[in-house]
Amino acid sequence: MTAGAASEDAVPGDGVPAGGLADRYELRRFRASGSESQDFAATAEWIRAVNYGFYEKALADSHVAKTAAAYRVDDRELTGVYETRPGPPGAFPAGRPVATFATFRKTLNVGYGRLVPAHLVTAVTVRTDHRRRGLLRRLMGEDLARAKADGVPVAALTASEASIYRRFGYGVATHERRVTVSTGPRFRLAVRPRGRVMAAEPGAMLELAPTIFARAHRAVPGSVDRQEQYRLRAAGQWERGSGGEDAAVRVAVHLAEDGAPDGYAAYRFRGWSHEPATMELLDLVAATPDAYLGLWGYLGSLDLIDRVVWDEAPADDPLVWALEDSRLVRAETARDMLWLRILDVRAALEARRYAHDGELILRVDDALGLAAGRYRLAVVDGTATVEALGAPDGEAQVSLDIADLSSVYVGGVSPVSLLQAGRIRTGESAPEAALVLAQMLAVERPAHCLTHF
Ligand SMILES: CC(=O)SCCNC(=O)CCNC(=O)[C@H](O)C(C)(C)COP(=O)(O)OP(=O)(O)OC[C@H]1O[C@@H](n2cnc3c(N)ncnc32)[C@H](O)[C@@H]1OP(=O)(O)O
Repeated sequence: MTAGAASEDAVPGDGVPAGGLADRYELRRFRASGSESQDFAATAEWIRAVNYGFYEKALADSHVAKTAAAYRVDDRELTGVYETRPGPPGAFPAGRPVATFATFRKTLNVGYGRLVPAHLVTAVTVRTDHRRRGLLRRLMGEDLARAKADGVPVAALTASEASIYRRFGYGVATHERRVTVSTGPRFRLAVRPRGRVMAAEPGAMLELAPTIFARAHRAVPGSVDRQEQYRLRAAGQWERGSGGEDAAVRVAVHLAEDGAPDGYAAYRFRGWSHEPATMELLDLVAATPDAYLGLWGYLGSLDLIDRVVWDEAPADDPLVWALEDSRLVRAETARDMLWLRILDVRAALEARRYAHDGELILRVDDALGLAAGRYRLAVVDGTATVEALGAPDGEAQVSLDIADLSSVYVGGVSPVSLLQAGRIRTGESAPEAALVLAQMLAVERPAHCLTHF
């Protein structure tokens, strides 16, 4: 669809104040276009609105064009909310949306190498002078209903604030943490990873990064496939602030014993004026434990460097266990990273493989009504059959909100923790049901998502 085409649905006006959303705003959906397209102006204005919504410096035209080109590769659907009446002098142009919302489709690893389609939500902004009028609620409600109608089992996002998305049924499924790793002579691994590390030309990452990521994506539960910007960043072609070249980027590639690349690290030096001497890890993707530890062994032994910092380290990090001195890793408290929102309980649960057989009746509440109900989850030989039992009243062994079912879905959050937090309730006849669910949902390695979107 293009801007201004048949998708110009007025936002429905039920439940809004008199003279509210329907009169004041118009909603348009369109596919991102590159600068070569005659529809580019709508995409460019939309990108500028996102930039404004996140309080960033206004973008140069070249940055807008590059962002649009990357969005085009991702095939993003952009939704904009526009004022229906022209503003007074000094207002932004009528073509600049007051609210933005983008989606694209990728896959999510739900454990044991299984990939399911996921509806990714991103770039959600409402302009400062249009906030708290219900625009996000309207955009999210419509979007989730459309994704469900399309048959996508799960939606996902990464959040700017942890207080916004639970009300829409999203739950935290993976965590990450910022680590500072002291390097130099004290940095010694207790194990010897197989394979070797090669310093590589950053430009090679345009091809290598997606290939290596595809392998890692299949290996790690909770992983979400990546958007175009990642390979450009690893190749030094997308500096975060400017969107331009990043001449500071360096790259190391891990080669397995057979010579196949199975991991990479992209990093940059903070400069000699910065003490202690710091290497900033931009990205570390590893398809195997040997690649992960091999790359850390390389980073930990860089001469003249005192420490490596990484914002996106796994919450359960093998490096800590592999070091002779685990205190070399100083970590901040884990932050929420991937948020999931199951849209279709049966499709989502049947897509998974299970670590233990068993049978449970689940009662799922859902304020948006998309996935509410009672369900029988029966697992035989690791394969689930899910039967919908109707409305969410009546007996259940586990009762939980759709946000909590989404949290435990890829095995990165334990139902036992949510039971202790009072989020999950178990039936009187089955007090151990949260533990049974935890055993069923266990995955082959700690869940982690390395893709911010
Ligand atoms: C996936 C992503 O892109 S994450 C990025 C989110 N965007 C940002 O952080 C940019 C800055 N913030 C904004 O642009 C806006 O404030 C938004 C998008 C967060 C909210 O948009 P609004 O149109 O103001 O939200 P809306 O009025 O529809 O509120 C919906 C509900 O969320 C609540 N809410 C909205 N913003 C927040 C917040 N920052 N913290 C907690 N609750 C919030 C509202 O109180 C309301 O609650 P209720 O309906 O349950 O009573």
